[in-house]
Amino acid sequence: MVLLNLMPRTLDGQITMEKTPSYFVTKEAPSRVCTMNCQTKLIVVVRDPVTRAVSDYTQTLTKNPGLPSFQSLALKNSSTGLVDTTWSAVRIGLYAKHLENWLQYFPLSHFLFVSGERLVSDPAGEMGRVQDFLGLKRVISEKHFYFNQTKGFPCLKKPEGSSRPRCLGKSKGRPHPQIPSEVLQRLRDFYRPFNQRFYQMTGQDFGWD
Ligand SMILES: Nc1ncnc2c1ncn2[C@@H]1O[C@H](COP(=O)(O)OS(=O)(=O)O)[C@@H](OP(=O)(O)O)[C@H]1O
Repeated sequence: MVLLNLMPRTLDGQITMEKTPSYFVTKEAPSRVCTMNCQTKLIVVVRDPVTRAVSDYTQTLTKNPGLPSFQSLALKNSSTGLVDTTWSAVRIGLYAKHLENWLQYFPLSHFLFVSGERLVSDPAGEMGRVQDFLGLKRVISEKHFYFNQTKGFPCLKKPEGSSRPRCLGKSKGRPHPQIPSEVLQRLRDFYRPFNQRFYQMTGQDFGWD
């Protein structure tokens, strides 16, 4: 978190942005960010916690191909179906719990929750919300994106300083391994009350259930 103290000075007319996925789930982060600047605006991208857990597992699997199966890590015991909340891939998806911690320091109005699903199905729409939230003119719009059939994701038609289209790298949008449907169902059931609480807290229904 030393990085926060090394943030560049922000001049009039500038916005300084910093992105670290682990802030949202780090207990000490809200108090530290507030100590630095309690007016900070916070953008959180959230996706279905079940898909998120599989995505997280897929990422670890590429670094460590000898990893045990998803189900053996996600469930404490396959016969009882008890979910292992100590596994970070599961714990990170408990969005309501993490948000509760942040709300002790920041009001809800400081947050923008971006839907990870809509970022794929309607990138311009979600980016419109981001620009409005930051008080920026809507510069990024539909015309900046196209859907790349090979990648299976939206890509930028022409990023700044380049004349060629640009998709995100190979590590974004990887195929996920097949997980037994009963394991996914168990996780869906497990997350449902936490998702409902998260919808209530944010006033947004992300449609994961
Ligand atoms: N346009 C576009 N192109 C490619 N991928 C996209 C895009 N928009 C969203 N996504 C989704 O982003 C997921 C990876 O983001 P992460 O949050 O895991 O990235 S990070 O490592 O935490 O920075 C990645 O997850 P996986 O599909 O599991 O790889 C994608 O589903």
